[in-house]
Amino acid sequence: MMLQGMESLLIASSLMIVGFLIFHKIRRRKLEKLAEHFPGPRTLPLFGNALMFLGKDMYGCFEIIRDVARNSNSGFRIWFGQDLHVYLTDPKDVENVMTNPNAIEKDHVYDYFRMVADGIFSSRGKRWWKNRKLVNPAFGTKQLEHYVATFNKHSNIFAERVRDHCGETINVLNLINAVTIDVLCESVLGIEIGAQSGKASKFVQSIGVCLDIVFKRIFNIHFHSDIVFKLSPESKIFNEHVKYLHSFTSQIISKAKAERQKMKERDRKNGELKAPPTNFMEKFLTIQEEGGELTDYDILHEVLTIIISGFDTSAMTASAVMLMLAIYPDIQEKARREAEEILSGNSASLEDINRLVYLEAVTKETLRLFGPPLFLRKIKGDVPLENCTLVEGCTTVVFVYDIHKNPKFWDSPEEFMPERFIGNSLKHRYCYLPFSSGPRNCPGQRFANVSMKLILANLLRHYKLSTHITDWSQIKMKLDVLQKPVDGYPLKIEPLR
Ligand code: HEM
Repeated sequence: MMLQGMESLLIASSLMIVGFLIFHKIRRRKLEKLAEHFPGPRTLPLFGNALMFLGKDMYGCFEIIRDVARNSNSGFRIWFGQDLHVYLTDPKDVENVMTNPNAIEKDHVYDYFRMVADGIFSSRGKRWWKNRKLVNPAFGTKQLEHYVATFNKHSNIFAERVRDHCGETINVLNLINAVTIDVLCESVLGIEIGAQSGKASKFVQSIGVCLDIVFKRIFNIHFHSDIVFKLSPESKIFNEHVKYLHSFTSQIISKAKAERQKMKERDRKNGELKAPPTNFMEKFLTIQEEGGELTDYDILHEVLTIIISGFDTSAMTASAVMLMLAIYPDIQEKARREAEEILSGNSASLEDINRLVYLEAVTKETLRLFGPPLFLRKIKGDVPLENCTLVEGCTTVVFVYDIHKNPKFWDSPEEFMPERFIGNSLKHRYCYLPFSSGPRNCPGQRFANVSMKLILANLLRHYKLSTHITDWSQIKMKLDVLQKPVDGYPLKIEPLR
């Protein structure tokens, strides 16, 4: 009787294993057939092309991908072990992907980010749809008006703080990081973290440590295994900092909730109108109070997601704009004249900032050259392209780097020409993608544009920027959330008068 039971168990497990192998083989065959449509480097059994990246840093990895791209006309493929990555470089294909519901999910590497902040940047399925819809209004014009006071305050502090560094050559990212995190912490959580006044903040430090480790996991294939990561010293450090970020943010939310409760009781007595939400957290608490489906867990993770998604991206972009202005003094002078004409005193309105159209064009052109190098989507079902169909299980990589420099879509793509963004329309809707596109695009685009423009315009009104770099093509870029200069953003800042 017992032997019979064992036998059935053995047969059942063998059938399951055979079933799994057949399923795996069919899936693999489909991926192989798809891969045949794309050129790519020679593969090795099991490893695919992964060994090419072994021991390479972020500059080396980027160089390899760029080399493969150089040898292909429209798209290419790279096998990371058993994972097929299809790189797209044709805006028509990108449009097909970005508008297809089977390509809405992020790749599994975003899960490492999810451990820090399980918000819309990395979440999936129904939870992403629900939260994205609820979170979107916090980025709208009405809310943006409330954040402008915060942008003014911190950009003025920045313009003062720069004075201490006049005459020295500095990596301006260090200064920009502080103003960016001050702006984000106040606009998102309503707190003054004081990074610009030199206050050491464990919250800011923890964000930095967590992001470094997340990136290490993404770009080191052996760290993709949870077991290998858990055994590494980084895992303990990561967990400690994640725990701190969650408990710090959760305390702020609890305090705000208690204060709102008190305020509501007082308002009820006095019959006063409720104050409108002035930061993202208050906006989410209002949505929750009005019956929107945002749990306390959602609010904690969405606010952290917004701070983290906005931090490096905005700081690197503002630093890159400053570097480009330093390299091209004529463009700097034109942007300065515009800033002097439009801004006066210490308090700009949203309308004033919107009128800085030349500075906006400079920022757009900088993002064409320094923007995100690529972004990844996991394919969940058939996605037809121009010449073939992406199938479930592959990862598609929108290779923005290549699209932003393709002479088919950009006149003199290697030249820095902000004017191309004034009064001209794009040659294809999907040939310019610094903020991605489609339903999963960047909701913080306007927040970033407005806050960065004010910081830059205030700086230009008081200082002159210079650098030893004479052409942007001398800058060596490495892979990061955006393309990041290997040697930082070296600048000399001097007072105008
Ligand atoms: C110049 C600055 C910025 C750039 C270039 C940028 C770029 C991007 C890109 C390319 C994506 C899509 C990423 C992907 O699909 O893998 C994205 C998503 C996102 N960004 Fe930004 N971003 C910037 C600033 C900001 C700011 C300031 C915030 C918040 C205040 C923000 C919040 C987000 C969020 C929450 C997502 C996830 C959206 C989703 O998946 O539904 N970003 N950003």
